[in-house]
Amino acid sequence: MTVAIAGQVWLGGRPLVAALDLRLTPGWTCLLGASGAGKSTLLRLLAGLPVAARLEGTRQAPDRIGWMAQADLLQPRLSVLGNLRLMARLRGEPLPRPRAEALLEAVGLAGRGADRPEALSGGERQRLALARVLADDAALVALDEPFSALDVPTRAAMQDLAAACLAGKTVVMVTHDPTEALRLGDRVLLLQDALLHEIPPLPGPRPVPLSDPGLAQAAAALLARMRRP
Ligand SMILES: Nc1ncnc2c1ncn2[C@@H]1O[C@H](COP(=O)(O)OP(=O)(O)OP(=O)(O)O)[C@@H](O)[C@H]1O
Repeated sequence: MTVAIAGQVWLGGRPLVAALDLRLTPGWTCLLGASGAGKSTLLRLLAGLPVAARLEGTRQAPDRIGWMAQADLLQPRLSVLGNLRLMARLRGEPLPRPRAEALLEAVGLAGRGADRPEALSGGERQRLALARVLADDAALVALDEPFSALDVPTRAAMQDLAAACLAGKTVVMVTHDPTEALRLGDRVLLLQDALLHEIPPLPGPRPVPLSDPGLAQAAAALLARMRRP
């Protein structure tokens, strides 16, 4: 499976991303940048979703792409199980109940299948959104700040869970959080001045433990680079 995007991204007459030549491989690629830099636009272009900008170039990606964002898009009138099985049902390939229940168990929601989304906490809703991505079983998964609305301990737990559940897939995630990018990213990219800059990743397995002595230092250095005038 090839996932690649190359060329220039234009917003009106302004280049949002110039000299783009991105090829994704299995593992996590984390995309950082200032607000308005164009991260979500680039992710949506990769995922084949509508954007205000225009790609002058080429894109190669699979048809089926897992998508998870800050807004979990759960249907309030469906149960947890109903939400999990919705996409498969719409595709006409129903998700067998035992598989759906195994997915709920994998994300720590065993026994919650009959609940309504309103009965879930913010972290639990994102667990369900993650289970929905897993149900799609797409080789490419695009994540747009999926954990940014969560409190810090819940966010760290979701990072660990997502890393475990999405192992082996090609994952591309937009985030504002340098620590998150460095914990999860096999590759870390900073979109700045309309160019993608490669940030050296931390050594060792993913997710990098929060206790890793190099993590805070690398995150501080990355934040300073992101904030430079
Ligand atoms: N629907 C739209 N119509 C016009 N311009 C848009 C639209 N959506 C985004 N833009 C513009 O495109 C540029 C990039 O936006 P994008 O959302 O990709 O940035 P971002 O880096 O993801 O920002 P943030 O971190 O704040 O979400 C911005 O200048 C934004 O104003």
